[in-house]
Amino acid sequence: TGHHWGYGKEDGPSAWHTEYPVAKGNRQSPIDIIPDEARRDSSLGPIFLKYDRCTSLNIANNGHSVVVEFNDSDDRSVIQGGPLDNPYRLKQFHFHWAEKGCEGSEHTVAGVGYASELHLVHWNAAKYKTFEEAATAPDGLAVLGIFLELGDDHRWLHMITDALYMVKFKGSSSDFKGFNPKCLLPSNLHYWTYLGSLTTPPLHESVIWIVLKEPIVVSEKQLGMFRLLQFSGEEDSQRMRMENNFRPPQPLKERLLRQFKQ
Ligand SMILES: CCc1cc2c(cc1OS(N)(=O)=O)CC[C@@H]1[C@@H]2CC[C@]2(C)[C@@H](O)CC[C@@H]12
Ligand SMILES: [Zn+2]
Repeated sequence: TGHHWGYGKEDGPSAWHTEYPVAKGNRQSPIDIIPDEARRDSSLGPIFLKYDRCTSLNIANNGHSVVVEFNDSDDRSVIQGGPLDNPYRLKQFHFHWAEKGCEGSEHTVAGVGYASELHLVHWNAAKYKTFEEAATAPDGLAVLGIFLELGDDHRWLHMITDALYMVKFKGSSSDFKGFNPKCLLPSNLHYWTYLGSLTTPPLHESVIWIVLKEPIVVSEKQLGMFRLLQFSGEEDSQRMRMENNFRPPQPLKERLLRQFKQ
């Protein structure tokens, strides 16, 4: 059922436009961020992440990435400030990565990619009734992008990598309680922001992107654990290692890229 898209030669990003024409739209993501072209804007303030009362629910393999979902039945965990007119509720987070030794982030900075990219996904519950509805609205979603660069072990990422064996195959999920993504944030929240889209089909142009300038550091060993995951289901005849699940940068077109702080 539905269209089958992926990250391979035949079904990958360069083919998505056939089923999803918006792939060639005017506010597609990711983009190549050119710091010198990012405009300062006095109306842009700091962002605030109010995650203290967040409630993680489960970790799952959706066949495209590994996703940790949160209870979004009230405003217990929100992002606010910055380019946002009201608080957006934390819904889930997931990652994008490559194969060993390659750059797997979606956004690039002056043409250079990072090893991986974490997306913390929030939705505008003040304006829309459901996440699905918000995902089709121009101001429906706010995704906080955080770059991962290779270095020492990240002291808290093991809480996620230790759970990956439970969601090896597409369609698997497992309880994942008590995880607060605050532990995955870098020391400062200076950011770039622009209007964009989902980076996977259906590529809805519904995302206010907030990309942090400072990466977090994880080890090659930790990142390698993500490659134990499979795109394929347990019953599928051929095994497909989950890697290179990133879309390359798309044209900026007429968009303005803004920044908060140096
Ligand atoms: C922003 C995070 C997000 C949300 C969604 C997708 C992909 C996403 O990752 S990303 N990399 O941040 O763009 C693809 C599937 C989409 C979903 C948003 C909600 C839907 C559009 C559902 O209504 C049906 C398919 C869903
Ligand atoms: Zn993503």
